[in-house]
Amino acid sequence: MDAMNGLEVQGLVKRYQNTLVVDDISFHVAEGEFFVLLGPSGGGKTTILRLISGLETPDAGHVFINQQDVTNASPRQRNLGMVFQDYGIYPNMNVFDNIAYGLQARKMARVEIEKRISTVAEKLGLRPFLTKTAIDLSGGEQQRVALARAMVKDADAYLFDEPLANLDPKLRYRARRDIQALHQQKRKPSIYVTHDQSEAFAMADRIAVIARGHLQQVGTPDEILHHPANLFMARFIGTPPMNVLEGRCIHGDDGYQVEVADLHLSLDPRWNQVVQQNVASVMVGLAPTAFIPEWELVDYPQVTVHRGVVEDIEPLVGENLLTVRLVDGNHLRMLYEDSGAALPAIDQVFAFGVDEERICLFDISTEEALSPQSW
Ligand SMILES: Nc1ncnc2c1ncn2[C@@H]1O[C@H](COP(=O)(O)OP(=O)(O)OP(=O)(O)O)[C@@H](O)[C@H]1O
Repeated sequence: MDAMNGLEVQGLVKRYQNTLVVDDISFHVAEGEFFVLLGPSGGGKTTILRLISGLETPDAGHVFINQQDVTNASPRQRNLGMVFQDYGIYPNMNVFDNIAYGLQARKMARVEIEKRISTVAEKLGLRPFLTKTAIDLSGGEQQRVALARAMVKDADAYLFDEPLANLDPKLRYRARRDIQALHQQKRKPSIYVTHDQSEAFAMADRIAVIARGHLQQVGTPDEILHHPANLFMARFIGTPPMNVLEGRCIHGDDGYQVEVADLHLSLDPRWNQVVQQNVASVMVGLAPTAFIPEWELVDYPQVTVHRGVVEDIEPLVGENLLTVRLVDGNHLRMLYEDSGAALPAIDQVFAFGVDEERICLFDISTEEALSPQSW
């Protein structure tokens, strides 16, 4: 297959001993695109970055940078800017020399090195630290040194492996802005590894979710959140993630419905073909934000009213998370903005509506999402 400009991986496979850690991963990151690898710990994200950077060699597959096959090139030959979690800083060197290291290795003229470091030190607030020994810096300062080192290079692509993991929340916010500024300035492909969904959603142009060595889904944050490709995605994305319950498709008076416990949810006619082709049982995904609370039902006279019993109420920042028990013992978690309306009491019967436009259906055996017809 032809490779495209930017950064591309095709069919990457990596085994450690007999364990398959990266299983046939392919994606393309365009020039200027900020691409996030998101997934649970141990899923293979770091290994993918190490294969791209040349720190590991794949058992199969290829890495292309601007259409060049660099699969067997050394890390230095790949001309990448890298910021990793442990920063890779030389503890006994001063900050200036740490930043200059890669440039000196490339035999850049001293005046040019000084000019670049002066600019980047100004931008990242590192000027007062340039002559300090790296080991004497705080974690946040060391992180900025690592970022500065990536910034002074004219790399063909930038790789970030959980660079904010060791920072406190306030520093993390600032470092996130610094990384975005670096990306905006360079307009190269950037790949950013994190297991933090809020970080991924705040930063990404597109997100690739990696779990158990597999690429589960690639898409914009919106696609990932609203159109999960499979049950793994439905159960993984969002805080809290979607409610996933088994349902039964039946044909009612007004077209198809899906029954979940005692809820009868009407399916838009766009689902007809899919439902006709599939067996009666499906898995149903309902986002915690897809419910209309009791206190708003008066505004939606058309909406069917369902009932459950409130089992738990968890106040969050500006929101409340209600856990509602259905007759069959299953639960729905519902997220409501804190509107000032009086919340129900525990054990009270709670009336709610469902935004039926937002129903997701999944094949019970393949666990893949079923797609309604788009017309
Ligand atoms: N050098 C190695 N030798 C053996 N197994 C390894 C090696 N490096 C990684 N692994 C294993 O490969 C799997 C994937 O690890 P990897 O670090 O790529 O995951 P990750 O998604 O980046 O996780 P985290 O977010 O925790 O860093 C893990 O099970 C890990 O234990």
